[in-house]
Amino acid sequence: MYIGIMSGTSLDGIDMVAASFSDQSVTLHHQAEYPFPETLKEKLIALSQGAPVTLEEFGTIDHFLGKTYAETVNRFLAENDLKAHDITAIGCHGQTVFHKPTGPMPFTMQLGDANIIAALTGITTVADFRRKDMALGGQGAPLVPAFHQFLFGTDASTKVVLNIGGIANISVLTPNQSIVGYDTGPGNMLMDSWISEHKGKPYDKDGAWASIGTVNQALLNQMLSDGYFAQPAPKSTGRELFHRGWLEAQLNVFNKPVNPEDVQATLLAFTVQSIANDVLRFGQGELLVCGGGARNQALMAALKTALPNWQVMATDEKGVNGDSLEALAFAWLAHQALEGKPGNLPDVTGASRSCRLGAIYYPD
Ligand SMILES: Nc1ncnc2c1ncn2[C@@H]1O[C@H](COP(=O)(O)OP(=O)(O)OP(=O)(O)O)[C@@H](O)[C@H]1O
Ligand SMILES: CC(=O)N[C@H]1[C@@H]2OC[C@@H](O2)[C@@H](O)[C@@H]1O[C@H](C)C(=O)O
Repeated sequence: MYIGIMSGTSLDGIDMVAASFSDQSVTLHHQAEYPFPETLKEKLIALSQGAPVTLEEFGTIDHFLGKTYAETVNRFLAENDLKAHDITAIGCHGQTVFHKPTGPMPFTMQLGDANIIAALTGITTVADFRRKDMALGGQGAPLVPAFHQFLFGTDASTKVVLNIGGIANISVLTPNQSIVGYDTGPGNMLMDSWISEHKGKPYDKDGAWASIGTVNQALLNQMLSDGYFAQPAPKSTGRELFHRGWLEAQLNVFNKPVNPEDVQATLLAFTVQSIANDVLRFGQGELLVCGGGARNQALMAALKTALPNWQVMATDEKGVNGDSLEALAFAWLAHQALEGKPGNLPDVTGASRSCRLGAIYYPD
C-alpha cells in the first residue's frame, strides 16, 4: 500500500489516501481530509500573499509543514488500524509556495521537509516531484494527467478530466492521440478570496452568494482578455498570477462600481467560461470533474449550460472520489518512483523527455 498526501493551492488542508496499484488498476483503501493547524494556515496564507519572510521564518514553515504531514500520517495510520510496515512508501506533494515555470531561471517550490516525514513515520517518503521535469525544460505541472490517463484510459470517445482546485487544470484523453493537459486558469481561488474578504467565509458554499448576484458581462470580458488565456500549452499557473491583487487591478481598470455579490457571480462565470473556452476546442465528449469545485452546484450547473454538447459529471459518477483524486495521484507517482518508472508526460509539461520524478527519503 502507498500513502498519498496532497495539500493544494486552496490551502484548505491535507488530503490523504492509502491505495494499492497493479499495472492496470488502482484500489483505494482509505481516505481522509485534515485541516491545517490554524497557526500554520495563517503562515501559509501570509506567504502565499507575498508577505516578506526571513530565511528563518521560511525554514520554520518548511519544518512545521513536514512535522504536520508526519503527525497527520501517524494519525491516519492509527485511525485505519495500519502500521508503518503496511506502507511501501508515502508520496507527498508538499505545499506549493511559488511556481514560476517560465523565464531564464524557472523554479517551483514545494515546502514540507520530507526528511522529517520519513524520520517520524518510519516510512520511505517520495517528495519534490516537480523539479526534475522543470530541469528538463518542462513546466513541472500539471503532473496529474499521466494518472488521469491511467485511471480513465481512452476508449472510443473523448474524455476531458477537469480538476477545479484553487487553479483549474484539464487532461484531454482522445483515442489514438497523445494526451493534452494544462492549467486553464483560476479555479476557486479568486471566489474564495472575494467571499473571505466580504463575508469572512472560507468559500462560497454551493455558489449560493454568487447565485444572488448578476454577472457583469463587460467585467467578465475584460477578465477573459488576460494574456494567460491566449498562451498556447504547455502552460501552468498559480497564485503568482491569479491572486487578490490581480482582481484588485481588474476592478481598478474597470473603474465602475460593481456590487460585491455581482463580483462573486462574475468570478464564478469567469472560472466557468475560461474552462469552457478550452474544453470547446476538443469537440464533444465527456467532461469528468474533480476537485472541490465539483461540489459547487452553481458552478457545475453553469458548466453544463456553457457546454451543451458535453456530458458533464463528477468523477464520482465514474467511481472515483473527486476529493481525493490528487492525493491518489501522488500515491501513484510514489509507486512509479519506487518502480523506477517515469512520472511525467513531456507532451503535457514540455519537458525534453520523460523521466523518473521525485526524490526518495529513507527512514533509516
Ligand atoms: N460545497 C462546495 N461549494 C463551493 N465550493 C466548494 C465546495 N466544496 C469545496 N469547494 C471549493 O473547493 C476548494 C478546495 O478544492 P481542492 O481541495 O480541490 O483544492 P486544492 O487541491 O487545494 O487546489 P489545487 O488542485 O489547485 O492544488 C475550496 O477552497 C472551495 O473553494
Ligand atoms: C505548481 C502547482 O502546485 N500546481 C498545481 C496547481 O493546482 C492545480 C494546478 O495548479 C496543477 O497544475 C497543479 O497540481 C496538480 C496536482 C498537478 O500537478 O496536476
